[in-house]
Amino acid sequence: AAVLLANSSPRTALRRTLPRCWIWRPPGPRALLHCTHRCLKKRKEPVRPQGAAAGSEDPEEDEEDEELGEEEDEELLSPLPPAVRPGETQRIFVVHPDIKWGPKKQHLTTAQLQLAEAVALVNSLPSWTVVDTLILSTKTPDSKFIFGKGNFQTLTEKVKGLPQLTSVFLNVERISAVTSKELEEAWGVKVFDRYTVVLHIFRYNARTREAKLQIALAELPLLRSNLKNDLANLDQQGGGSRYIMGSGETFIEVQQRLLKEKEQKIRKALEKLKKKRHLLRAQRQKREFPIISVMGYTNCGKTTLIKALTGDEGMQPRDQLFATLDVTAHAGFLPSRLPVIYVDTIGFLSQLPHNLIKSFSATLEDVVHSDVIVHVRDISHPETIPQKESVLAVLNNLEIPRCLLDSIIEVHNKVDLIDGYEAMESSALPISALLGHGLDKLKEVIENAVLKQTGKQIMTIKVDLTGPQLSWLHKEATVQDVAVLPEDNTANVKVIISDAAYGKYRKLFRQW
Ligand SMILES: Nc1nc2c(ncn2[C@@H]2O[C@H](COP(=O)(O)OP(=O)(O)OP(=O)(O)O)[C@@H](O)[C@H]2O)c(=O)[nH]1
Ligand SMILES: [Mg+2]
Repeated sequence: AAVLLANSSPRTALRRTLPRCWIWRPPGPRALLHCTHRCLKKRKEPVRPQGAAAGSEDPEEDEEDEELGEEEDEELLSPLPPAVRPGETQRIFVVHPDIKWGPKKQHLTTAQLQLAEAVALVNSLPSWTVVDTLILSTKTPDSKFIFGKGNFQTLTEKVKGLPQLTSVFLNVERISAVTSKELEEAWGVKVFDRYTVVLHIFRYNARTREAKLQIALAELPLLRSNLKNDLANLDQQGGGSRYIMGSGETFIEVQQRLLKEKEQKIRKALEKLKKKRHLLRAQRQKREFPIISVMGYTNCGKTTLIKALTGDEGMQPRDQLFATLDVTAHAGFLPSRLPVIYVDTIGFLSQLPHNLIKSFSATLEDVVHSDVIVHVRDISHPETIPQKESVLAVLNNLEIPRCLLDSIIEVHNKVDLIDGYEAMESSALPISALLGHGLDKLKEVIENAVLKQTGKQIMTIKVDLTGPQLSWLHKEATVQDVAVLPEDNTANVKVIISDAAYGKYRKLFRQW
């Protein structure tokens, strides 16, 4: 049992006891203890080797208002939970429960296609391989073991018969911590659901601080349910509800409080980043660069398309689910030389757990403020129709203004993969982002939409070259062409100008 220290503040007492907790703790989320240790350590204090004396500083001094620096990031983003360690090889058996009826039955797709997506998710991670797959029907997806008795027996035999298996991926949105523990005990291997697999991919692909913080936030429910599981374990051993002397809190209460504190810190850090993003957006809007958000199901070709439209060589499209996790902006020009910003966004996935969507909707917030949305579809994908449905469902939940939703430009990408492609929907634009087909037409359509949405127009204005008009137009509008008429020192200037700027121009230079 933990050695408890009297006469010290609760946090100090806990910190001193923690190294011993490593020894007696039952198997479970050890990482949570890691979290405890880190959260309790004083911010500027070096990480203490296990078992070393903790010193006498009072960690209560931790100020809430301190700036979140690199060290704090390290604390918030500490590798939790170690469902699998980064780079650890996983040999996975992918099992798709085919739900026969009820609200969870999928109508727009088939079990084979859903299994194929689950396999693609696993293959997105370099050190994960699929050793076998199985579709198994169930009438009771909400029951303890997900399957009926007979099918569960069949599955268990199959799992036991697969050599060197490290884990089973049950292709359901979420398995409760209790069920997952029982399944792990029955099969002797790790059990993943969509939530954990997608989280792992996110972790693997996250590059920026914001993406990493969002993932840390999305992991908290997982930690909470593990904690519940732990509580059950500890109570069995009579330990969970025992008070840690001097603290007035039980071990579990301390863990819950620490998770809450962690959540608050992450939210605060994200809020700061959000403010920064708002500032950037305000700057972009001040300069009147129209913003075009490129959205769509994961792997449909969003990054490839923006790369083709902007010539931004730094962009890296990959044949992987969730290759892009951050919202990034890229400058490009429309046919009339109007400069615009293309925003690359995180891809969507059907049955993506709500927590994940919620934490990522912050990054999708920018979409609400864009001038035009381009919805890219992988038209060669067998599930292209259900994919469209799930993208539209998420978009509808993002509180996007109606006029923006109504003006979505739908693009059918990867037409090069379809022999004799024939347009399925007349309003959609067929393209191949990879081969550059159909992009001129797309740019034209985007331009028209941008002009309409931003209240701009293309017009030719006759200006006096001896006056300040031309330089004013250069500053306040986009000048496309200047045809000088030397005989009377004037020029015909072709401009893209907003209604407001044109009104100002007329007022200033009395042009009617
Ligand atoms: N054949 C073909 N392949 C394409 C086309 N567009 C994209 N791809 C391929 O599709 C894969 C995914 O492309 P990305 O641009 O990374 O897709 P994404 O939508 O950004 O994906 P996420 O960021 O993961 O959501 C890459 O292997 C691309 O080369 C296309 O027009 N034709
Ligand atoms: Mg991408």
